[in-house]
Amino acid sequence: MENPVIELSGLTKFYGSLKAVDDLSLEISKGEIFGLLGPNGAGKSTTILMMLGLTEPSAGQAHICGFNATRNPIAVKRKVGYMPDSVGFYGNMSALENLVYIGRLNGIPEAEVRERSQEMLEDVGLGAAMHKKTSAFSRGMKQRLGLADVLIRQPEIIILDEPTLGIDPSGVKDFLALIRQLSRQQGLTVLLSSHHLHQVQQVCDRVGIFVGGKLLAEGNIDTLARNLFASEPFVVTITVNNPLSPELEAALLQLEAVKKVTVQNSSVELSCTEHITPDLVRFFVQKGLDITGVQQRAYGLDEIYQRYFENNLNLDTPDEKSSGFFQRSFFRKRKKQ
Ligand SMILES: Nc1ncnc2c1ncn2[C@@H]1O[C@H](COP(=O)(O)OP(=O)(O)OP(=O)(O)O)[C@@H](O)[C@H]1O
Repeated sequence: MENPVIELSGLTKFYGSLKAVDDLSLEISKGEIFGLLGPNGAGKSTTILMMLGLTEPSAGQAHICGFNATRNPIAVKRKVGYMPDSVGFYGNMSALENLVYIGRLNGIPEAEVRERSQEMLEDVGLGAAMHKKTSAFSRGMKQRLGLADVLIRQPEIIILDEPTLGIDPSGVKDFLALIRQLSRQQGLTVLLSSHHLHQVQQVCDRVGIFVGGKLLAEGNIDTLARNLFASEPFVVTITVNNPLSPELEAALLQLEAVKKVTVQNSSVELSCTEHITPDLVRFFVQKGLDITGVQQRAYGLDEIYQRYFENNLNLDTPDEKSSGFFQRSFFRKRKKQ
């Protein structure tokens, strides 16, 4: 990989007999937005703590900008800005006062600290609210201020642990767009931990699917989809007015590229080894069927997840900490289907 700024090799962490992180190797390059994606208890936070040098790995190493996180945590701290899932500020102080205070604590010269804080608040979209007390801030505004707090230290890497927790959908969209914009403008490397797959899909260049301490897969969405759905990468759904007879279904399966046919009411889903949508449409028309819709599917994270979980989910994994998209009951239900 070109210019990796995060290098994890064989990273492992035991809590007693529980292997929270299991032999994790991963490289993230400069300027990349990487999504560490997994259910509660997957080991995301433990991985982040090891990367920050806040907990020692049982085995393996984390190098951040070339520094070993365990042996040189101070150097790592200078390079990395970490935003936890919940950020606290002095409620009786304004956003600007809070940020100036943080800037001073981080050694920003007095002559610069106020101007830099103001600029940073503009950057994160809090320009109009900089004189407002933070006790009156919404959760989304606090997250933006949290981002300003991280950025004012001028890190090379930012690590965001569940950054959109508790923000409403439009706030989430704006916040993720802001992260992307800042990363692109400033060449910032971003590691974003989340269990909200749709959000991660929106903003990340690459994702790692992390379950039970193990990295099950990593890559961009297209690569993951191609690897997982290699045998039947093209799915076409054709909607017809007339019911499909068993004979026609059998005839479709005779076509060389068609591997699977699923009929549900008026829609016919065809999983194919090649892109043969025009041939399929011709076939339907020739058989006298009235087509009312044709849809080609691109695989998203939903399908990718589902596949990995169908194959890999260890239902005996301890820890049922909190609810969320990934709640295990959801997957149990899906597995039974
Ligand atoms: N200090 C600790 N002592 C013992 N076990 C721990 C400790 N911290 C985490 N664990 C366990 O390690 C596993 C991984 O936890 P971790 O918090 O890293 O997961 P996570 O993916 O960040 O989950 P979440 O999304 O819920 O924050 C879990 O089974 C958890 O219970």
